[in-house]
Amino acid sequence: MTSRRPSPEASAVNVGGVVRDDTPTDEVDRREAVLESLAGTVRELIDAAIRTTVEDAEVHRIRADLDALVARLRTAQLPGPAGIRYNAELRSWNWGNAVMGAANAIAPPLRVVHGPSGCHADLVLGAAYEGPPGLVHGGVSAMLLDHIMGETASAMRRTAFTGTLTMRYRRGTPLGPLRLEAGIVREEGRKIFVAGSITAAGGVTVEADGVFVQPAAGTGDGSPQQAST
Ligand SMILES: CCCCCCCCCCCCCCCC(=O)SCCNC(=O)CCNC(=O)[C@H](O)C(C)(C)COP(=O)(O)OP(=O)(O)OC[C@H]1O[C@@H](n2cnc3c(N)ncnc32)[C@H](O)[C@@H]1OP(=O)(O)O
Repeated sequence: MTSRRPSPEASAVNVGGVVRDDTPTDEVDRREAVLESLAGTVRELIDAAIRTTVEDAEVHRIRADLDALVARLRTAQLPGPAGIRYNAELRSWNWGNAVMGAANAIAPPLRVVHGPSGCHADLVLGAAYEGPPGLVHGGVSAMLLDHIMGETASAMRRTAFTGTLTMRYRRGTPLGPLRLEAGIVREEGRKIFVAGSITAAGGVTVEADGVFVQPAAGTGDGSPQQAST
C-alpha cells in the first residue's frame, strides 16, 4: 500500500501560525497512529535510559545503535517545529505539542476530557518528570495545569493564551497516577478566569488560578475545533 504522509510543504497555507493542510482525515489519523506508536517507544527509551544500570560498555553500544536510528529519522524532516495544522474537515493536529503532542515523547501525553462543568485528565507520570526525589517537578505540574486550564478556557472553540498563572504547591505530588481538573470561574471581556488542581492518591497536591486572554485578533469562535497552542 502506498503510504501518503501529511505533506506540510505541498498543500499548506499558513494563516496566523496555524497551517491549513488539506491532507485527508483518514491519512492524518493513520500517520498520527504511526507517530504515536514511535513516541510511545521513545518514551519507554527515556525511562529506560534514566533507570538503566547496565555496564558502561553496553551503554556505549546502545548509544551507537541509537545514533544510527536518529540518522534514519533525519533523512526526511520538517524544516522546523511541527506547529498546528487543520484540514477542510476541521481535523486538526499538533503532533509536537509539549503536553499532548502525539509524536512528542516528552509529552506525558495529556488526554483532556471536556465535560459540561470543566475538564479533567488522568495520567501517570514516571521517572522522566521527577523533581524532588519521588515527586513531580514543580515546573511539570505548572505545565500540565497550564495546558488543561488553557483547554478549559478555550472550550476548543476560541483562542485563549495564558496571561497569568498562579500556583499553590500544597504538598509534594508523587510520581504515579494523577488527576487534573479545571473549570471556568468567571469571564470579563476577553479575560477568562480558570481554576485548576492536581490530585494524587492522598488528595489535592497543587492548586492553580489562571487568567487566560483571548487575543484581540482571535476573539471569534471558529475553526479549527481541536487545535491547541
Ligand atoms: C479560532 C480557533 C480556536 C481553536 C482553539 C483551540 C485551543 C485549544 C486549547 C489550547 C490550550 C492551550 C494551553 C496552553 C496555553 C499556553 O501556554 S499559551 C503560551 C503562553 N502564553 C503566551 O505566550 C501569551 C503571551 N502574551 C500575549 O500574547 C498577550 O500579552 C496576551 C496575553 C494575548 C494579551 O494581549 P492583548 O490581547 O494585547 O491584551 P490587552 O489588550 O493588553 O489586554 C486585554 C485584557 O487582558 C488583560 N491582560 C493582558 N495581559 C494579561 C496578563 N498577562 N495577565 C492577566 N491579564 C492580562 C488586560 O489587563 C486587559 O484587561 P481589561 O483591561 O480588558 O480588563
